[in-house]
Amino acid sequence: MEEGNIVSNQLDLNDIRKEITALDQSLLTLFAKRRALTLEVAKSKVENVRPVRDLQREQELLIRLIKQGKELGLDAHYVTSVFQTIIEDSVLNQQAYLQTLTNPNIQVPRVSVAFLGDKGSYSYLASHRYFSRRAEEIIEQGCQNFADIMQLVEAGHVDYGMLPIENTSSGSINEVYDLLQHTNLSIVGEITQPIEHCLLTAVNTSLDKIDTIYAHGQPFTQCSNFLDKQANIRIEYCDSTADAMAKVYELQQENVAVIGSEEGGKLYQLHALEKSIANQDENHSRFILVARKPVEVAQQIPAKTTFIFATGQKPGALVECLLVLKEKGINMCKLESRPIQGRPWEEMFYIDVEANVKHLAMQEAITLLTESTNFIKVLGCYPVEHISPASVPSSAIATE
Ligand SMILES: O=C(O)C(=O)C[C@]1(C(=O)O)C=C[C@@H](O)C=C1
Repeated sequence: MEEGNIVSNQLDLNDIRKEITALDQSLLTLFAKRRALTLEVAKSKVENVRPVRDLQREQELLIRLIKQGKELGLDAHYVTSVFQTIIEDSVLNQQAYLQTLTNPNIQVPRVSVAFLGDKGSYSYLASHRYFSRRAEEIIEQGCQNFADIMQLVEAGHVDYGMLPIENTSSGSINEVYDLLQHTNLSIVGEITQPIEHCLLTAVNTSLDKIDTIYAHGQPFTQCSNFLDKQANIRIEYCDSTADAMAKVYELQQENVAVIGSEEGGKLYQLHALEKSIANQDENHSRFILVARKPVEVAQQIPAKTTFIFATGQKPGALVECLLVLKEKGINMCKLESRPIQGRPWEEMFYIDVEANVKHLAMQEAITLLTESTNFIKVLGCYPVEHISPASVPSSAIATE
């Protein structure tokens, strides 16, 4: 009797799952249809020279969907997060399309990319995410350090180099900034990758059995609070997260673990023993993509320009430069300084601004800055990849 019940329940479950599978398939078809329509929108925006982003349209769309969702019993946060993801994809896809129109030479099906570490490193994941909309095939070139990545691109052995430049928890990556001072490569893109550190193991085990943790220096810094709480743990530094994962996979021991992403760990058959172990819940790394030739950014896309300059030791020299940006109405989104090798106490300043280098205000600013600095160089102008979702008024979210 009981067995019969189990069989009939399982049949029900199978039937329900079949229905879910069919629904998921329909959803995918609809997502693809929506994506195709947004490309049509992008084409019309090229003709009418309108910006890709229309925050008012996004807000109206979200408010309407939240209302309709509530009528169907779907909560506002769920609807908002699903459609914000859909809109983000739509914007990034339109941007990628406009970039290929503006730079016909970069539209190639195969690209080669150098990045830190091997399969599974955060740089590997960032490279794959970046090119998922832009290329059909990626030829991967894992490297042991940032200098090797630059050299491979400079020498023409690979098309691109993916480099982490800053992290929301551990700050700027000085080594990359220093390499940018001495290269002729251009920054042609950026991508922000969520960093979701987990403690990964190769075999089933428990936290109290772990006595050795393998990881790259950056994840260690970013997970210091979690690590401080673990008594008697030996830390083994590795050149990259991927190296650390490969090591733990090779060992197949219950006393060793590695800090890395769950997604990357899957490539080494590792599973998460502890999730979200970073000091900050919101942990993101921004990566830059470098290439031998600069790109042009389509007018319809928000652009960022990165440049470096040195002022010498004149009092107020930096303020003078920043006032130029203010005067031209250019928003600075990052300012970093690094020592100049061989010139003690002199600094190289790195600035990111929200502006297209082709625009008149930016050209005028560069002319003025050239007059008031000892050295200035534009490192690149590239599309802003971080899509902040349109805000939804709390009244739309609130449940009556
Ligand atoms: O309607 C547009 O203008 C679109 O580009 C489409 C879309 C969307 O995916 O819904 C995407 C970006 C805009 O910010 C607004 C809406």
